[in-house]
Amino acid sequence: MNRFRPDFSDDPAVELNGVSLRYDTADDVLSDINIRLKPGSFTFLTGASGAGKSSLLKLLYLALAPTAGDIRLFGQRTGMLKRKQLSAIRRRIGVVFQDFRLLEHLTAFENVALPLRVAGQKEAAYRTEVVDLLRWVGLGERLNARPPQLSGGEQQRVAIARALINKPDLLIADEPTGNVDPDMARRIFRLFQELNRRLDTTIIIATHDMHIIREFESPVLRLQHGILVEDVEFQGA
Ligand SMILES: Nc1ncnc2c1ncn2[C@@H]1O[C@H](COP(=O)(O)OP(=O)(O)OP(=O)(O)O)[C@@H](O)[C@H]1O
Repeated sequence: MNRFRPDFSDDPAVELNGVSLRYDTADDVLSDINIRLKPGSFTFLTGASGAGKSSLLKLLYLALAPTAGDIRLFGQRTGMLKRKQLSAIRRRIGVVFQDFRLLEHLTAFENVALPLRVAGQKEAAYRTEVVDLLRWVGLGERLNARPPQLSGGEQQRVAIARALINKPDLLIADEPTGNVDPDMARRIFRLFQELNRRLDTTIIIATHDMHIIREFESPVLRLQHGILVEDVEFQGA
């Protein structure tokens, strides 16, 4: 018997339907959020401090589960998945944080290689890939430096390389340029843009930086007290 096989190629990479989130407090921190991000899209997420940006991103990288509504990643409804399937989805997601979260006793090379080492790969198999990625972020000369010897912008670029080593389909960045100067911020956003254009990686970045948002002309989601509001001023193509 021929089984019907639906074509999922047009599934959004990220889809949130009626998603709400409440911590152990009385009120919703996120309320009835509806989002669809196409594969290969580049989206900014903005809003005042406390509006719920980090909480929304945590839902997307599966660090939290919604109190109501459903989240689909790559066409799969995450609330229905078993632990193994969730791990497989997590491997398709790269995350970059404002505070880098590098291991201080490891070199730049070792930090980037860590996800592969943990997955049981041998250095001979991944060495070239890790070096190429560190070169791409402009750190080809700093492979053996440890985080305390690197500037904030250099540490963030190591963190970006680490988030990309598994070739994620979705890259989530939470205020990735909050701890670097404006020139470095622009450089980092250009790396994200190049990644999006060259590899079609779906990217969502939370940022307060309106200069960057204006300059990059990508669609903007804006949160206000946990509610998504239209952002006519910054809506790009
Ligand atoms: N673990 C938690 N337990 C209870 N409340 C929380 C928790 N994490 C965040 N909150 C609350 O949820 C709301 C949204 O916080 P969130 O960190 O998502 O906002 P944000 O927009 O990312 O803010 P910022 O720009 O300052 O990082 C805030 O009122 C915050 O105090």
